[in-house]
Amino acid sequence: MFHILVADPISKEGLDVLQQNPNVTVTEDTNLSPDELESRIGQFDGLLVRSQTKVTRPIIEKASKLKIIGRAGVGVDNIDLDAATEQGIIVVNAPNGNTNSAAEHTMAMTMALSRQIPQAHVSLQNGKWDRKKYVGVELKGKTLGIIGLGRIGTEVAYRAKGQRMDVIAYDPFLTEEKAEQMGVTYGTLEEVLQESDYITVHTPLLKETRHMIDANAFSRMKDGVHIINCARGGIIEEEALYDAIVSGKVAGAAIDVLEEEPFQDHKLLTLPEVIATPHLGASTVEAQENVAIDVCHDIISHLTGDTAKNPVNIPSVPSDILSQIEPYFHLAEKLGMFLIHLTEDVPEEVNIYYSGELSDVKMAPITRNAVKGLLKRHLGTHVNDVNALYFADRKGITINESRTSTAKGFTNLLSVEVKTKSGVRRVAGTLLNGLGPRIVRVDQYSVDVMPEGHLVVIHHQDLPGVIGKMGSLLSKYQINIATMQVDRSDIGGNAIMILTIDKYLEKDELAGLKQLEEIIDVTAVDL
Ligand SMILES: NC(=O)C1=CN([C@@H]2O[C@H](COP(=O)(O)OP(=O)(O)OC[C@H]3O[C@@H](n4cnc5c(N)ncnc54)[C@H](O)[C@@H]3O)[C@@H](O)[C@H]2O)C=CC1
Ligand SMILES: O=C(O)C(=O)COP(=O)(O)O
Repeated sequence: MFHILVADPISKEGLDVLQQNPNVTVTEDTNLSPDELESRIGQFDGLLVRSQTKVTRPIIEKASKLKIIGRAGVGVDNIDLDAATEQGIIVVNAPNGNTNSAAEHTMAMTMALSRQIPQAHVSLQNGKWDRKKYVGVELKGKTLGIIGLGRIGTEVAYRAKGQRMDVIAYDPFLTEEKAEQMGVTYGTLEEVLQESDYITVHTPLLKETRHMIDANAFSRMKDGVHIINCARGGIIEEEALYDAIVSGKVAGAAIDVLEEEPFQDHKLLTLPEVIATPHLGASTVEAQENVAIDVCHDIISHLTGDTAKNPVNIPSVPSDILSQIEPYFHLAEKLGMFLIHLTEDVPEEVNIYYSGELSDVKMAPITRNAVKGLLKRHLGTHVNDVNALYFADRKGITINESRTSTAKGFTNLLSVEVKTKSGVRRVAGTLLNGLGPRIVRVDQYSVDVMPEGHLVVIHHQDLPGVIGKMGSLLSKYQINIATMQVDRSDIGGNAIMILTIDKYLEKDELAGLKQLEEIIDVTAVDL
């Protein structure tokens, strides 16, 4: 049974997705203090939040059972992603469901700002009929500068063009070609700052975007510019915005988000040029249903062993590509696990070769599984495909991937090589059509071994009687041999024997096998 804590208000339609699953129990508690969340999180397998709950490192460190954090929305700046990744907790969001609502809210705020609608409304409520004071400005013919032309920025651009505005946009991933297709002027950040009558930000809050609109940025803008922030508090430096409004540089600002939320007492709200909403960009019936359903499906997928569609701390893989590569995840992990048993020294470099049919697949997810297999033996079962590369990096292990088209007689071949200070060990495997994964090479030897169960890898001299002696000794230990594979480098030279046996090989039994005089080395491998 999986226990999921819902810590922020989430649409019922999404919660139904969780509750209809017989293996899931849902606890809704949307009033937990940070301390309460920290003390209770250890009981849960999944945590579902919006932007309100701050999922900090101390909370994540107490989350001993937690496997997934679902964010019913886009921004994950309220979640300590590094801490989640270190703990092997996948973070998923719902990036598409609230795009329209956030774009519509941005336009509503832009228009309300231009026509001072909230101020006029309050004035009316106060018994005034002031038609002179609330003279607005038109949007038509004005230039809207969009910083961050992603999902929401793009939708805002289309809507602004509908208002007959000229749009100039800056985004590090925007090409001149794409801008032209969209009918948007391609600009640098500097050009957007200098040429816009209205500036709206639609970036995530990241180290690079925190305070990207500061006093210096304001000084480069047109006098009388209007500022809109329906993305994240912190992108605009609030003190600088306050000063720019007071000085008259900025004619007005529309704010849906500020650095500290809730923000009912903020100094910016004392300015008549500022209109604000309490982080309502995604607060529509439609958006809340969409994001809740999307994220809840992802939570169920992940907990039941399927792949989540919108992971944030590991790259997402489109479903058609996933169906092509998912069968290799198990093979990759087993190859990693097998190889680490043969590796005595500290791994310094791991090389993963993708051959044959595998030479044109998306490598990263398979690589993560191979690295997970390699690291699990020493770092424990909390290593998973979310944090495997993070741990490899932290241990100073370089991971390289390469493709080769030749697969030496196999349709697909995945080879994993570990370099240590004492040398290189390698193993290769394939997925046999209808028969599943097989280990087909160990160092220079060819074998055919199912990567399952209790294996014994024996390096020995190719001399008559060795196999018999090994068999007799194992029978003395009451150990049944299920399968055996043998290969050699040359007659009378070095050879390998890989046995699948029916039980775990005890330490003294392993020591006994090593005593045989033709034996170079014996390794017990449990997969
Ligand atoms: N107020 C609200 O209720 C809502 C706020 N949001 C916020 O809106 C923001 C954007 O969301 P989406 O459009 O869905 O995200 P997105 O990921 O589709 O777009 C973000 C864009 O920002 C660009 N970007 C990143 N760094 C940049 C930089 N330094 N300068 C310029 N552009 C940069 C990226 O290249 C990307 O194209 C997020 O912060 C999200 O949290 C989203 C939904 C509702
Ligand atoms: O999706 C986002 O990034 C949002 O900011 C919406 O936040 P919310 O879910 O309304 O708390």
